[in-house]
Amino acid sequence: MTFSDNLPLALSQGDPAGIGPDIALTAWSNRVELQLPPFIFVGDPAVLKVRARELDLEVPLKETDAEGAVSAFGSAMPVLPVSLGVDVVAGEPHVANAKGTIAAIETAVDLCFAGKARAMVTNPIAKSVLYEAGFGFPGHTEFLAELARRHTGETYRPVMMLAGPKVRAVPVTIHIPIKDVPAALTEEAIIETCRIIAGDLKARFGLAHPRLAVAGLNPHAGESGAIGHEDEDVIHPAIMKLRDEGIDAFGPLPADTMFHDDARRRYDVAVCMYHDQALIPVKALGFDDSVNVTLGLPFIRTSPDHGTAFGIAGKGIARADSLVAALKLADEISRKTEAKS
Ligand SMILES: NC(=O)C1=CN([C@@H]2O[C@H](COP(=O)(O)OP(=O)(O)OC[C@H]3O[C@@H](n4cnc5c(N)ncnc54)[C@H](O)[C@@H]3O)[C@@H](O)[C@H]2O)C=CC1
Ligand SMILES: NCC(=O)COP(=O)(O)O
Repeated sequence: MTFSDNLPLALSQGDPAGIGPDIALTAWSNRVELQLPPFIFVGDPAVLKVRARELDLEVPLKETDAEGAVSAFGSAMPVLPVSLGVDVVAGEPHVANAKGTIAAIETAVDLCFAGKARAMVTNPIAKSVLYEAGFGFPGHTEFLAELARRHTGETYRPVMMLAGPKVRAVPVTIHIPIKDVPAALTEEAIIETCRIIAGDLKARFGLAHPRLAVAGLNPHAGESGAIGHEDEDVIHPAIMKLRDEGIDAFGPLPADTMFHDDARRRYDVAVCMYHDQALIPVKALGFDDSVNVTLGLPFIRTSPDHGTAFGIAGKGIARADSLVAALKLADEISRKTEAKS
């Protein structure tokens, strides 16, 4: 048994009114057949108790610190309590839940830095609810980089990658309005993003020579400049510089033809210019088994690919597959990373 076999994954609660509690309870209930790696739920046990009743699931909870999680996992769902201090109604998001949602994320990160968790897995948050409470980050991705900075004093460029069995894709720009994408797409942004992708696919995913297919921005990758200039003026020069550094990046490729079966065999990751260009193919090809991974951080973070799904919270129909895939991927990456170090 290695040291890390004694460490759980830290699973943050996410928005308590969303399906995070449902899928955590469902995953734990099926832990044996799914061969789940042990996790500790970081959140409010009161929410879990009520949700388990609503879902008609018998889930004993064990309030514990991270040290007690692995031994408890077989017989009870380990919970590191982070109290919300308010009643939560499934499917009814409320700004009063935001403080506890954020505290659960911070606590899970603290566990990673303290060497008490092998990696963190986040349940979905509703961005608009957190924004209403004054949260100053577009999502987990950027918030986790800030938390890492607070721990280490160093700055990080976090990169969002969606990974499924059929395709991996990264959006260079993430949660910004589509009208702001062209201005945000600089050579520097593309180069830095690709460097992080290439480095992490080697170090964390075991790909010796990752192949990066870079999408164009405009239809037909700009049609030689006739339909937009960014493909020729920004994306192509960035690719040339990356190739000079020895990174196997190629493109810009027309985005509409780079995701069919045959095209996907030619690369390990699609580097896309904006959120939907990357996330639509990933979710269309594998909504249930794709995972959101943050690259470029000093700790491992994965997440299901879906959101809070308020409309189905507490109804017993939320599928836990993507969370299960996220737990397994965090486990796998942490073992690969440990084996190397
Ligand atoms: N990692 C994160 O924290 C993420 C958070 N979000 C947030 O989630 C909120 C809702 O976003 P939406 O665009 O509605 O996406 P969503 O993924 O929550 O829901 C989209 C559709 O898929 C269904 N669905 C989602 N997960 C499911 C599951 N596990 N089992 C069965 N059906 C499922 C929902 O019922 C809905 O019909 C937003 O506030 C967004 O910010 C969205 C994506 C990721
Ligand atoms: N659409 C993906 C998403 O919203 C996930 O964002 P993050 O919370 O992982 O930054």
